[in-house]
Amino acid sequence: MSRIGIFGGSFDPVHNTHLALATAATQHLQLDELRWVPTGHPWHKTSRPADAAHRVAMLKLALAGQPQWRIDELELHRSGPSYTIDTVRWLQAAEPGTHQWFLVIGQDQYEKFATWHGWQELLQRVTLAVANRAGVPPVAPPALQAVPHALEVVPMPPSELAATDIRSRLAQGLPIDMLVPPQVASYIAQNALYRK
Ligand SMILES: Nc1ncnc2c1ncn2[C@@H]1O[C@H](COP(=O)(O)OP(=O)(O)OP(=O)(O)O)[C@@H](O)[C@H]1O
Ligand SMILES: O=C(O)c1ccc[n+]([C@@H]2O[C@H](COP(=O)([O-])O)[C@@H](O)[C@H]2O)c1
Repeated sequence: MSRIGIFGGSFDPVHNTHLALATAATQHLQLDELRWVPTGHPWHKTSRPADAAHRVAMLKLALAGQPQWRIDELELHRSGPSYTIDTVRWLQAAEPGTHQWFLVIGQDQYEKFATWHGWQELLQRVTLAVANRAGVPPVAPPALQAVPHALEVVPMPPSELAATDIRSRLAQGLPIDMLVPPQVASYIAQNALYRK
């Protein structure tokens, strides 16, 4: 039986806190694999992310040398809104058996979980692995308190970093070197991403 984590996000761009969260989840949950799933069409966000090709290229640079981590582009090849329930159904159907599946999310997404498409079915299919965000510990929102679900708390140092801040710094011409891996910073500079 494998322990498989699914870590979805816009990764626009991938940043150091994503990597810290993925590292903490991989170690704490003793994952055999962590699948990074870049979002295709984030229906829940108001702005469109950068081209998928750029987001994937940056993920490849950031994840190099981590044998347990891989990028799964399935949401990028699917039309329509990117619902995690569709992703989980597809992954589990492709690998039936006794794997244990973990969905890795931050506290901000746990708080909003009852707005997710098919969230009740998701709770039956995965263990939620929730990390604190900006030091806010995982607390079940009211809708989830009434529904028994498997939960793991992923311990990690608090971080207020968000990709939004990185995009905003770049638009203002400010440095981002301490916020993303050096290879990602170089890629952003070479491709003039997120400039005004
Ligand atoms: N600082 C953080 N602390 C804990 N979890 C985080 C943090 N930043 C992102 N995450 C988690 O990583 C996952 C992917 O997030 P996402 O790619 O949207 O990053 P983001 O930095 O929040 O981006 P944006 O600012 O564009 O919304 C989500 O589950 C989110 O909760
Ligand atoms: O399936 C949904 O309805 C749903 C609603 C909100 C967020 N998600 C997923 O949660 C992951 C993290 O979202 P975000 O906004 O923090 O990038 C990403 O994979 C999203 O597709 C999924």
